[in-house]
Amino acid sequence: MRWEKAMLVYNRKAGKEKAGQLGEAVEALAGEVGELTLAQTVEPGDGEKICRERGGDYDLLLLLGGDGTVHECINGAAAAARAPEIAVLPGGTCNDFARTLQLPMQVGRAAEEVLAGRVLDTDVGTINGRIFTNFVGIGLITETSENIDSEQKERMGKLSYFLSTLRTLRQAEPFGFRLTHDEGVVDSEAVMILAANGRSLGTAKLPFAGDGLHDGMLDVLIVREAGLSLAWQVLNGGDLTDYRESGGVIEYIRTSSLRIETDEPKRIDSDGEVYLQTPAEISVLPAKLRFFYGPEAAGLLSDEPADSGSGPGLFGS
Ligand SMILES: Nc1ncnc2c1ncn2[C@@H]1O[C@H](COP(=O)(O)OP(=O)(O)OP(=O)(O)O)[C@@H](O)[C@H]1O
Repeated sequence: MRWEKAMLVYNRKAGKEKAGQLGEAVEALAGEVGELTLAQTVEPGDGEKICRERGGDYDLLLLLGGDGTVHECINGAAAAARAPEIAVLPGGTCNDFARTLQLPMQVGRAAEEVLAGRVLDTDVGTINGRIFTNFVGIGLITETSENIDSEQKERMGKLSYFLSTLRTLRQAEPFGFRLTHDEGVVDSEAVMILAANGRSLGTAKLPFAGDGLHDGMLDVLIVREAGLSLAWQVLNGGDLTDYRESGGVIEYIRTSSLRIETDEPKRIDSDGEVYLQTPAEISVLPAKLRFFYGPEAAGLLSDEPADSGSGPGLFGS
């Protein structure tokens, strides 16, 4: 028996209706878990409460849901006296953090990866005392998350994220900000600021080097113009090389912490959940929580130091 006690927290409302996910997860894990507790979230906030109050009682915590569920649950689990090992089972719509962990997108297969035991100390971010796994942002990204039409999301899944983005693009107003990072200060206007720990946004791969989860750093994009094709490319993980040279339309900063002040308080998007506002104090908590990874992450387990940004991504060289 690999784990004495495990708890599987699941959000039935996450993602599109996919019958059998819970059964797949239990089936895959039952043989290796002595006592498996199932805890269902009944309303927003439950995942955090369950994980805060009981997470420390388990060796293994399984989170079945999307990025919002993961966001809630890790905020609870990180506060537990002894944080358990955490497995994300992608039952949401975008599942961006599960993508960063390079997990298969089927719940049963992701659960099987837990048995492979690729568990690693992993960076998370902190913003105004809350934890995020994948990203925080202000401006366009917040409007994108808030404009998602839930019916459309239900029907179309990941595509809805981008359709929603296109709708908000036409309304993006620049805001004034001051951003203080490890090596300086930027005083300017932008339509979006994004600080990423993970590597996926709205299912698209972000154009940064490395896996982002073992470098103690955040990758920050300041986007100054909301040209349709430009923002599309940013959010779609496209090739930004041209824009890198384009007179500062997009500025890229790598930093371990940052402070963002804005002219007016701006709402903040944390892992797709919008409930904080600026000013924002943001930093990395290196190797804070232990997460399970997919097969592609095998290289990270070797004796070689983890990739700290020198990989093939656009901004790596
Ligand atoms: N029982 C519940 N009823 C309604 N909402 C819930 C319930 N449990 C959790 N929630 C809320 O559901 C929201 C959406 O969940 P989640 O983000 O996991 O799924 P998703 O939006 O489909 O996936 P993703 O964020 O990966 O696109 C979260 O904000 C969470 O607080």
